Amino acid sequence: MTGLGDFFDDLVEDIAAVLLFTQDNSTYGHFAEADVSTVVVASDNAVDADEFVSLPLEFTDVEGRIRFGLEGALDQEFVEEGDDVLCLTQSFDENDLDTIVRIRADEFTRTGLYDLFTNSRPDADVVQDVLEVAIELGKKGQKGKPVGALFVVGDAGKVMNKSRPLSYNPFEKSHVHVGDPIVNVMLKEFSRLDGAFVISDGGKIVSAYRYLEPDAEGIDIPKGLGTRHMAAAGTTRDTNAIAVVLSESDGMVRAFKAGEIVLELDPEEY
Ligand SMILES: Nc1ncnc2c1ncn2[C@@H]1O[C@H](COP(=O)(O)OP(=O)(O)OP(=O)(O)O)[C@@H](O)[C@H]1O
Ligand SMILES: [Mn+2]
Repeated sequence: MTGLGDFFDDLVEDIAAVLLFTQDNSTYGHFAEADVSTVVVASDNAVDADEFVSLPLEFTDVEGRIRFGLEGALDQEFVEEGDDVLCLTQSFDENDLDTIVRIRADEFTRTGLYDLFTNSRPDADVVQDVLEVAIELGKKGQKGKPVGALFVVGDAGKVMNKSRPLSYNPFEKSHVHVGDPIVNVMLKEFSRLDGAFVISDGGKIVSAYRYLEPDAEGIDIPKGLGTRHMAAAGTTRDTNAIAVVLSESDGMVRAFKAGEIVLELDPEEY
């Protein structure tokens, strides 16, 4: 015995739920039998849990992952604002539940990240595909040089109305979708040139080379971000689109919704 029993008893005392960041069946089995509600947070609901939060990205930072899981659990009303929750997740080895965090559900200010995927106009998997393209582009750049890119996703008709072409549209008569294997190559190629990609709710690439013309009035984004980020913020405020921006200058990927930055990640960490 370690004599640490009381300490660990306190850690689990009065928790309202366990957030389990794994799809491992035998681990889930233990928790399903215990007298506490268990929310599975994972990319798939392989264990067929009643309470499940779909994790659309591999969050490399534990805090971001927990935050996402909590926002999802709150949104689906598996937990309530004042609840204490125990999170079991991985820090050092992606296959090992090596980390226990006890946290109050409202301890974080909501980032809107969960909302970006689940309550947005475009399909969640489309948002996910676009983020992946941006991350990949950010990692590799174009022929070793950093590139920037701007993807506007969803509400494409309105976005097209609030923008104009900078050049011929290579996607004019095509039917390509983000997530198609060939698309990564095409998007990389076209991202060398100016303007934004416009993508439909369902993931069809509607246009490249669009110059966005939102109303710049009242847009409040961090200093140091330039016109590409301004255009992303403005367009997502004026339409129901979301936007994903890869910055050429600082290499970060940022997602915008309703005029605000809701996600900021470093492609090098993915
Ligand atoms: N309104 C717009 N619509 C579409 N694309 C735009 C718009 N404004 C800027 N861009 C694109 O962004 C590119 C970079 O512009 P700028 O440097 O001002 O943006 P930024 O926010 O600083 O982005 P980065 O961090 O990548 O430099 C431009 O060359 C252009 O291709
Ligand atoms: Mn710039």
